[in-house]
Amino acid sequence: MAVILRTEGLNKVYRLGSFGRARTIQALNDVDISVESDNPVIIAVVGESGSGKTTLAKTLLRLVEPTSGRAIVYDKVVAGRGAQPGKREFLSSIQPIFQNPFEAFSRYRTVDAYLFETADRVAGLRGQAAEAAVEQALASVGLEFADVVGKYTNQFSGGELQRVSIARALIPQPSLIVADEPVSMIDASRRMIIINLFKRLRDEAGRSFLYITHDLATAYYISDFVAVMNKGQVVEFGAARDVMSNPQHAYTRLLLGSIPTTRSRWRPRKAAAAPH
Ligand SMILES: Nc1ncnc2c1ncn2[C@@H]1O[C@H](COP(=O)(O)OP(=O)(O)OP(=O)(O)O)[C@@H](O)[C@H]1O
Repeated sequence: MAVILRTEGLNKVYRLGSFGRARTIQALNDVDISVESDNPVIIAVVGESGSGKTTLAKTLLRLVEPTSGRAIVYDKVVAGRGAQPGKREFLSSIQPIFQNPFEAFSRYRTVDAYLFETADRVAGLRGQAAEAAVEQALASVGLEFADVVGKYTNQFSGGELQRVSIARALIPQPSLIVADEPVSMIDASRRMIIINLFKRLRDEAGRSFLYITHDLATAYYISDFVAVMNKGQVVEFGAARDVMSNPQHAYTRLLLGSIPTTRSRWRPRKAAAAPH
């Protein structure tokens, strides 16, 4: 079985202000999660604003250096002490998808330029091999090469552009895709297209996802595992079904209790208890 994701005592302390007025924020506080599986998985990280979700994502993506601890993805230490892979190997195994696809691409460059750049710099593909990889990645998100090539960001809807950014992430054939709030900027009617795409990419292309979200309903719908974060700590972690149907922690019950009543399917069996 592969260690798909493991964090060991992961801490991140941000230091703010200067001498005399310095203060610290513990964005990650001894985060320990572990997922071992033979099959690709979707791991959701849920929690309120400021709970540390993005810091966890950035640490895995090497955009933030952990203060202590380490992270392992597909049996390789990717962050913290002993991090192994070089930049290219790292980027071909872990790829990001960000919240706002319009910020992921410059409006002055055609988006296909980014796709070919990733094919070249990360996957080492040029010429026909690059074109084939780009075409295949676009096809796997339901887009035609001819409909994308030569276009600028303002010629796409948010949902389409997010699919282009997913295609870009797929080109190096990564094992793990870290998706930070990937649907929160997308029209509500289009969100399920992206969510269902993640499921299909897990099942048919063998990609694992770390899906960061405020939205417990979609987290429950697509994920195999759920980590609930509060104030930098993982307060609950386990199989999605167990966490959602039998939450152990008061904070998880509070989060579940805040789902609108029309989503009664996702409510815990017992009435949500307020934390003490
Ligand atoms: N670069 C930074 N410098 C200082 N503090 C930071 C920095 N980035 C994040 N923080 C702080 O770390 C804490 C965790 O932030 P983080 O962005 O990881 O939370 P989050 O759960 O992703 O929130 P949101 O859902 O609003 O994106 C917050 O208190 C935040 O203000």
